[in-house]
Amino acid sequence: MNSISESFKSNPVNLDRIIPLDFKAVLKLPDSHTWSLSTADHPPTTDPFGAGSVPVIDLTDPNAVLLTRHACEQWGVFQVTNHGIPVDLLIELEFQTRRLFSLPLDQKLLAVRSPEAFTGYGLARISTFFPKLMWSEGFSITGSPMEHARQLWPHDHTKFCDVMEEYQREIGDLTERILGLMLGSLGLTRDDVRWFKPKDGRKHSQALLHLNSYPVCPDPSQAMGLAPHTDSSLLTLLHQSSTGGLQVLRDNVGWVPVHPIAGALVVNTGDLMHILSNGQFKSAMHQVLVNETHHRISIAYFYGPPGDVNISPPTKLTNHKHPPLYRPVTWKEYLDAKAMHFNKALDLIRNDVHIANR
Ligand SMILES: C=C1C[C@]23C[C@@]1(O)CC[C@H]2[C@@]12CCC[C@@](C)(C(=O)O1)[C@H]2[C@@H]3C(=O)O
Ligand SMILES: O=C(O)CCC(=O)C(=O)O
Ligand SMILES: [Fe+2]
Repeated sequence: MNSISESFKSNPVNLDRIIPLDFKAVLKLPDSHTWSLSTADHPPTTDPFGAGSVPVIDLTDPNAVLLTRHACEQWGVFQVTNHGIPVDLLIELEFQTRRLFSLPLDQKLLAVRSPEAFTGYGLARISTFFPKLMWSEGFSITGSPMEHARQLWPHDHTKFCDVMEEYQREIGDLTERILGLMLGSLGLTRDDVRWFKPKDGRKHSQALLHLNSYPVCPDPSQAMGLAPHTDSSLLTLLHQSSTGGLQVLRDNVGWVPVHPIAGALVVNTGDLMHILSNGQFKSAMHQVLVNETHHRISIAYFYGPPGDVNISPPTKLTNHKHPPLYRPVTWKEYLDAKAMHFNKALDLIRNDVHIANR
C-alpha cells in the first residue's frame, strides 16, 4: 500500500486548487494571489536579534551525531555538507527541473495531476487551506516519471527520467543515512525501530520527490511562494537553488532565512519524527518568499515509513513522567489528518486533547 497515493484518493483536491496561473503572462500581481504580509515576513538578511543561523553539519565531522541531536532539538532544520551526492548530479537535477518549468503552461498542463492522484504537475497540496493562491507550481514524482514526462516531451524525455531516477536512488540512500544519525542521536538502535531497514532496496519506506518552482514575481512584498507549514514526513531533504527565499520560524524570534550554501542540502525534521521522538525533535514551521528577479527552484524529497507501520515513540523514550504525547499513527492516517485539518493535525492526535474530548 502506498500511503501518499491512498491519502490523495481519500482526499481529492478541486481542479481550481491544482491548476496554476500562467505566471509569465501577468504583469501585475492579481488579487487572487495578493496576500497581506507584514514586515515580519520579510526579515533582514543579517542577524540583528541574535537569532543565530540554521546549523550546518559536516557529515564527516566525528561529532555529527551530537550536532544532529542539537539541531533537531533546537531548530528542526539544518544543512548538511560533505553528504556524498555528486555535484554534477545536483547540477543536472536543477537543469532538468528548470527545463520542465520553462515550458509554456499549456504544455505543462498535459502532465497535470488529476484530482485523486499525487504525481504530475500542479499547485502544492496545501493550497486548499488558504483563501489566496501561492506564487508557485510543482511537479511530483515517485519512482519513474516516464508516464508524465512522455506527455511533456514525446521524443525527448529519457534524460529527464534518468536524472530523476538516479537522484531518487542517491537521495534515498542519503536520507536513510541521516535518519540513522537522527535515531542514533536519540539513543535508539535497530531493535528499537525494527521497521527501519536501510539499504534494503528501499522496499519498505515510502517517498515522494517534489520539484518546486517559484517564478519571478511582479510584487514579492505581497506574494507568498509557499505558505507556512510543517512537513508531514519523517524527514525531508531539500536541494535549493542559489536563490534564497526559504525561512524557518523560531520561537520568540520570528522568521529566520535558510541561506543557500552551494552544494549543501537542507534537512527538515518532519511531523512524524516529532511524534516518534516524543516531542524531543521540533518539526519546523517554514515558508518560502519569492523575488522580482530570479526564478527560484527547489527539489524536496519527503521520506516516510512503510505503510503498515504505526509511528509512536519507542518505550526507551517514554516513562511515567514522559508518557507518549501522541497516539500511534500510520503515515496514511497522518496524511489524512493533515489533508483535513492541516496545521491542527498534530494537536488532534495529541493524547491529552484526545482524553479531554472524551
Ligand atoms: C507526502 C506528502 C508531503 C506533502 C503532502 C504529501 O502527501 C504529498 C505532497 C507533499 C507536499 C509537496 C509540496 C509542499 C507540501 C507542504 C504540499 O503542499 O504538498 C508537501 C506536503 C507536506 O509536507 O505535508
Ligand atoms: O522551496 C523550498 O525551499 C521549500 C519547499 C518546501 O518547504 C516543501 O516542498 O515542502
Ligand atoms: Fe516544506
